[in-house]
Amino acid sequence: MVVVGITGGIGSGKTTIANYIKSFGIPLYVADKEAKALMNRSKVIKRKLIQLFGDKAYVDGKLNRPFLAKMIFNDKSLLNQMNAIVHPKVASHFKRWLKKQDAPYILKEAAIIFENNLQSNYDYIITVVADENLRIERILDRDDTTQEKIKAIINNQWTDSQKKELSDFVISNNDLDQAKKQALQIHTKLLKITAE
Ligand SMILES: CC(C)(COP(=O)(O)OP(=O)(O)OC[C@H]1O[C@@H](n2cnc3c(N)ncnc32)[C@H](O)[C@@H]1O)[C@@H](O)C(=O)NCCC(=O)NCCS
Ligand SMILES: Nc1ncnc2c1ncn2[C@@H]1O[C@H](COP(=O)(O)OP(=O)(O)OP(=O)(O)O)[C@@H](O)[C@H]1O
Repeated sequence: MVVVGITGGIGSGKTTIANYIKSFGIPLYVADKEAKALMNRSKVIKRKLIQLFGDKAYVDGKLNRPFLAKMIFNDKSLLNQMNAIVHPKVASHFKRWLKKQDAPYILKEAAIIFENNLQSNYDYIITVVADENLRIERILDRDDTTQEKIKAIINNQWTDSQKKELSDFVISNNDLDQAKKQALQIHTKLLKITAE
């Protein structure tokens, strides 16, 4: 099965574009969503996260997202330790999901691919880019957050130009209609490649 990764910085629009490609019948695995679900469901992950962050990691048995965000996005070592607990479980969950799919290719949305040197897990990588000021505006509109918090996250992610260099396809999403056109072209190309 051909695995296509779709990535991009916070607010670039990767979820929006991934859902657009999904609407053509392409199965979509959203790593961030599955990671959060596993962090709420898996007893092993819960125990390890409480070991790492203390009891505040969960409130009434649910992941304490604001607390964790504050901890990890200001401390790279904690971010890496959390990823080391969560990501192997997501990887095995993804493997099981992949076995059940039947399509020309599947799309996996992941916030971090290059940052953790995971490019070799993908056959092709699409990076969604957008101007930083637009990304910040979108997140301020979408979430109850601050410019400062968004910048802390951006500082933990690679820049668009670093990601572009290692990507097979780049979608520029300053304008949604233009981005959708590019996404459709890439989808058509991928169907061609996978049919060969
Ligand atoms: C730390 C958490 C609880 C904060 O939740 P919150 O709702 O405040 O933020 P949100 O999930 O919207 O993430 C904000 C931004 O950070 C990025 N991000 C999320 N997790 C990570 C991570 N582990 N490393 C780097 N960037 C990340 C997201 O893509 C997004 O761009 C949450 O991000 C989380 O559970 N992360 C772990 C899951 C994970 O590893 N996701 C990335 C897998 S690809
Ligand atoms: N071209 C666009 N023009 C205006 N708004 C957009 C555009 N693309 C996406 N958005 C909006 O911006 C917000 C962020 O988009 P989206 O959630 O797809 O980004 P993301 O890269 O997945 O973000 P995150 O990294 O936080 O998960 C959403 O509210 C979305 O509807």
